[in-house]
Amino acid sequence: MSAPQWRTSSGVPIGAPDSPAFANEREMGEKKGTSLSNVLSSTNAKLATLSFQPRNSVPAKQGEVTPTLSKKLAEAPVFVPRGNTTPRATSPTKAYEEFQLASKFDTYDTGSEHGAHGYKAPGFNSSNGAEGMITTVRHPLKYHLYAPPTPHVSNFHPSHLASMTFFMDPMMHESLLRKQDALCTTQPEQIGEHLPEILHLYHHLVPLEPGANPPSSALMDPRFFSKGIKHGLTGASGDPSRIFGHRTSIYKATCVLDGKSYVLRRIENFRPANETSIQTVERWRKIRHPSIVAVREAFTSLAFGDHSVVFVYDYHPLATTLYMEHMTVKPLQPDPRTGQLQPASMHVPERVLWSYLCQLSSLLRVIHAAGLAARSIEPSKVLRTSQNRIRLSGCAIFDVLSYQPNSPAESLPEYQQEDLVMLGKLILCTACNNSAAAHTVDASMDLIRKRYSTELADILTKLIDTHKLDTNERFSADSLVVALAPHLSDELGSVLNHTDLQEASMMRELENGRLVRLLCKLNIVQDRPEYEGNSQYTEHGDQYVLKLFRDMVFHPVDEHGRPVVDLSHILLHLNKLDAGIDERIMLTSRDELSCLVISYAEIRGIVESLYSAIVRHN
Ligand SMILES: Nc1ncnc2c1ncn2[C@@H]1O[C@H](COP(=O)(O)OP(=O)(O)OP(=O)(O)O)[C@@H](O)[C@H]1O
Repeated sequence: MSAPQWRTSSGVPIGAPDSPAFANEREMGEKKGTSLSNVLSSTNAKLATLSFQPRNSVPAKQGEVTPTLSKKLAEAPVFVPRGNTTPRATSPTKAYEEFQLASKFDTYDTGSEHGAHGYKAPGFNSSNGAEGMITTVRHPLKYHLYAPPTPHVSNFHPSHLASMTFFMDPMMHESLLRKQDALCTTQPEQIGEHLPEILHLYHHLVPLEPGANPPSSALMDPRFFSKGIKHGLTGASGDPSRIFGHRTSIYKATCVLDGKSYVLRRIENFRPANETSIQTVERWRKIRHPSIVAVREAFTSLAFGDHSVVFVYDYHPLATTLYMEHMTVKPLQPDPRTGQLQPASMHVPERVLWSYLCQLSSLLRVIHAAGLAARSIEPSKVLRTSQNRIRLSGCAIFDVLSYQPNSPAESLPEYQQEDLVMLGKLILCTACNNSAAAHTVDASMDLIRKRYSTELADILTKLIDTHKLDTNERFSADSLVVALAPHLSDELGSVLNHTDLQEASMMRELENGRLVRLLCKLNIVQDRPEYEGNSQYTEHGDQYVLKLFRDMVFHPVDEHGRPVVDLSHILLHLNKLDAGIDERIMLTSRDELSCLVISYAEIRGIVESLYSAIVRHN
């Protein structure tokens, strides 16, 4: 038998007969008006309504309550396709599996009591064979229809899972948006601050710390942007840096070569004694580690009207510092449950301290192995770029500032040992929430012993009091990493968990991308200006089908005609359309006088054919 031509009323083929969308029909035998497309091809008359037999001869059961069915719709005739009374051949096991799958995922299943629209059609009776056939056919969900969370990230609390089902975690979403905003922020009109328009390869300089004007709020972590606080900086604006001893300024800028944002740290009024000192930065450029703010380059400049040295680092939007996070009093925070403002807790959990120690000690291991010393392990120079994620900034500056062409080889081990002492002091200050805690080590250690484990206190004592120990007893970066092995293993576990979560988030966003493409197509083919006022297109044929589908998906109303906004309803139908499954749905006109039964596969065929027709003519 020759295959029938599948065309819509507008004459556009809606899908090759051998396309997957029609595979199911072929399995079922002859196509005797079983699909809307078949009906449409036979006549140009008003859509499917002419090709379907009304079945309102079967009265609704007395007293049957249909919660979302309006009176008008209850009176509307129900149409079922002719000849579609043979159940799909399927093995009992398969049917059971399908049922399991469908009942697990498909909350809007057409076989559910209320059908595709959430109401039960008159005459519907799941036990009355052919009559209930349209609404009782259950379709297996195809693997690409949904992307449920992968099992290893499914063990979260139900309240977490609910919000994670469709989209990226809202907190992560907000944080990423803020970071994007910070990346795009450029300099507003500033009074009294004259920055060069272009500095070496960088343009659009934006100060990251208050100068003549406060930095833009988009560049600050919102927790620290509050009236009356000095944004968590260690010194007053204009004072020499406490760490580097020179006045410094810090800017975000865009590179002309790659368009990316970088941080420029300018050492004001400083002229390197030796031109070759700048070249020491080359050795830092080679250090690649997740816990360092990568050093890109350094150059001298007269663009600010003085002799300045500028160091270029990677920009981490909305980075805070350990000083800001743990050593300054933060503004009142809203309680996530009650929304009431309350003081933020300053206590740093021990797990976080071990994490900081692990991150920085593994960085020191790499830096020391490269024959360098960090020398900038200070609360204001350790950036916190996301939850408990820290990176050391300000590297390479001391190598230029205190460059000595013939520096004795023994000064490097000293500096490296000093790095470990500074690391111990950093953790001590963080645990005590006080940047001056390192000046009163004994009192601070007493506090640590009260609040934290003996193991942590012992390691900190060994790091800070290193000069009291014999050389062979002292920690080196390598031996410190060995001593931290159990905590590094914990750290590895949480990093792997975090990676799994990120991957799950990415998968959800992948799903969103798929639906965005489908929505684009739907919007391209619907309500085209060329069809405006032409009822042949808008009230009949393909466009009419899409119009009804759109109403069903986006404009559902309750029994009182009030709009119902249900995102999962929209996502469910769009996913089914995208997958082009054979499941049928009933579409109803707004006046509720006509309805038609059509499969997602057929609607998808219509969208595809209309879309390719437009693209062809383009
Ligand atoms: N690489 C970076 N990416 C993003 N923001 C950064 C980066 N480096 C520094 N910052 C931001 O710039 C702010 C100012 O840094 P800076 O090192 O000048 O701090 P400070 O407290 O003023 O230190 P100092 O006493 O040395 O001047 C920091 O609070 C931090 O939020």
